[in-house]
Parts: sequence; structure tokens; C-alpha cells
Amino acid sequence: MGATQSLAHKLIVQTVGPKHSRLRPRSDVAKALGRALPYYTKEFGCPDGKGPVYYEMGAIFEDTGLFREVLSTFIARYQGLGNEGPTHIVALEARGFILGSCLALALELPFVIIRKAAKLPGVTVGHADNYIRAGAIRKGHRVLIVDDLIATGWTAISAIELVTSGGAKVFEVAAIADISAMQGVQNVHEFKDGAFKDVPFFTLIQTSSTSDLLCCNPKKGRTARNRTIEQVKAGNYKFLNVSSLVGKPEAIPVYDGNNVVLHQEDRTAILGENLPKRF
Ligand SMILES: O=P(O)(O)OC[C@H]1O[C@H](OP(=O)(O)OP(=O)(O)O)[C@H](O)[C@@H]1O
Ligand SMILES: Nc1ncnc2[nH]cnc12
Repeated sequence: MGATQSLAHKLIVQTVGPKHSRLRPRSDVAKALGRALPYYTKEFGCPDGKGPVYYEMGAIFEDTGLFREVLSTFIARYQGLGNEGPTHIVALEARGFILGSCLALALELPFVIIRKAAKLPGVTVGHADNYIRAGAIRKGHRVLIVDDLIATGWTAISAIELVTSGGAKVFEVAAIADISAMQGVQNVHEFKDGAFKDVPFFTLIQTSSTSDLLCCNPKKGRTARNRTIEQVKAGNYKFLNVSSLVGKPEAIPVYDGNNVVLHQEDRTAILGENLPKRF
């Protein structure tokens, strides 16, 4: 990285593997993220088998202070690098857009979107399910790829393919978290006999550093806000919305005003209601 990256930023970053840096787990931002990233077990939260655990990034974006900290960390890493720094930010639909667009504006870099199939009009270049506007990224560009999460690494591979197929160079892949158990960064580096082994990754935390208290699995009786089902039952309880994350009609989780997720069976038991299976 360039010489102008601040000393303060360098001090909170460590190398955790070949071409992979993370925040030091004891840094303030890493600790705050470790306390804030809720997750659902496969049984309750991963509709299409993404897992073993589903990490719910929305909670980070809902926390203004934490969102700002996350953004500032990325800004500190990539600002002021001049001719050595990134020239473009490419982000992935959908959650990659949130961080990517904020960062692009802060760094005053062009923001290029990769969309899922059948979303982009005109001439596009595709890889797997991901498409980019043809010509948006070209030879000579140094591209910072931004997403919220690295799981298997497949989406990152797809983005790298799209960026490099246009002749551009990947400056780095940045994400809030990597799911340690899924070895996504390693998968990218080993892909196609190491074709992308030199692509650097920067992730703020690995998911194994999140707290057990953040498990939203209602069977554990705990919630993201650390309330038990009994506390909810006793409280002033109101439905706000229904999420269909799980996809099984008999297991629709419910999100209420207290940030509690319940199953249909729990909901019926608590409220004594025969609610429709989908609404
Ligand atoms: O490393 P991988 O195994 O490829 O998984 C990571 C990707 O999965 C998620 O996106 P998803 O496809 O769920 O789309 P979304 O952001 O629209 O929910 C996440 O935002 C990453 O893009
Ligand atoms: N386990 C997971 N949690 C959240 N988003 C994901 N995208 C792919 N796998 C995911």
C-alpha cells in the first residue's frame, strides 16, 4: 500500500494470511463489530442454504455510530494513496452497494455496480449470476471491490473475473466480515490454479469473533438485544412486520418492535393467535 496510509490505520491492521489483512481483534472497531453483528442459525435464517450461519449486516447499518466507524476505517485505508490508490470502486448487489457507494463518495471515486442477472440493460459482461456494464471498467483502472461479506468467496471470484476481463487490475477486495469457517479468501486464492493468488483482501473481522449472545435463534431463547421469550411475553408487544427469510411457511420468523424474532409456533403460543401462514 502507499506511503501515505496513516500510521493510526496501520497500527490497527494485521496480516492474517497470504494477501489477507484484518483489523486487530482488540481494536475498537473490531470489538464493536464483534458485539453488534447478529446471526441466525441455518435452521432459522438461511433460506437458500447459505450458511452454516446467516449474518445480518442490517444491524450494523442501523447503528449510525458503528456504520460511521466502519466507513471511517475503510476511508483511512484507501484515502490519499494518490497514483498508487484505487481509481474505481466496484460493489456487488445488494448489500455491497451500501458500503461501496458511501465509500466512493467519500473518496471521490467513480462507483460502478455489479448487478444480478436480468437487471442491467444494454451491453453487459457477465460471470455466473453477476453482470457489469460493458466498458465501465477498463485497462488502466485499479479497482477496489467492495462487498459486505465474504462467505465461500464465489461472489468475490465473480467480481474479480469481471474486473480483470476488462483488462483492469484489482487493487483490493474489501468487506466488513469474512466467515472464517468457509475459507472464502483461501478459495479465491486457490481458484483456477492460483490465477487470483495475488489479489489482496481486507476484512474488518472474522465472524468467529462475534458473541454467542448475538444469536437470534429463538430456540435459544435469546435475541439480538438479549431479551428472552419470557421477557417479550411480559412486555408491550406489537407486530411491525413479517420476514420470510426462512421460506418454510410453518417457520416464518416474525420481527417485532423489540427486535425479537419468533417462529410461527412461538408466535401462536405467545399471542394465542391463528395467524395466516403468509401475509
Ligand atoms: O462469498 P459468497 O459465498 O459468494 O457469499 C457472499 C455474498 O453473498 C451475499 O450476497 P447475496 O448473494 O446473498 O445477495 P444480497 O446482498 O442481495 O442479499 C453477500 O452480500 C455477498 O455478496
Ligand atoms: N452466511 C451468510 N450470511 C449472510 N450473508 C451471506 N451471503 C452468503 N452467505 C451468507
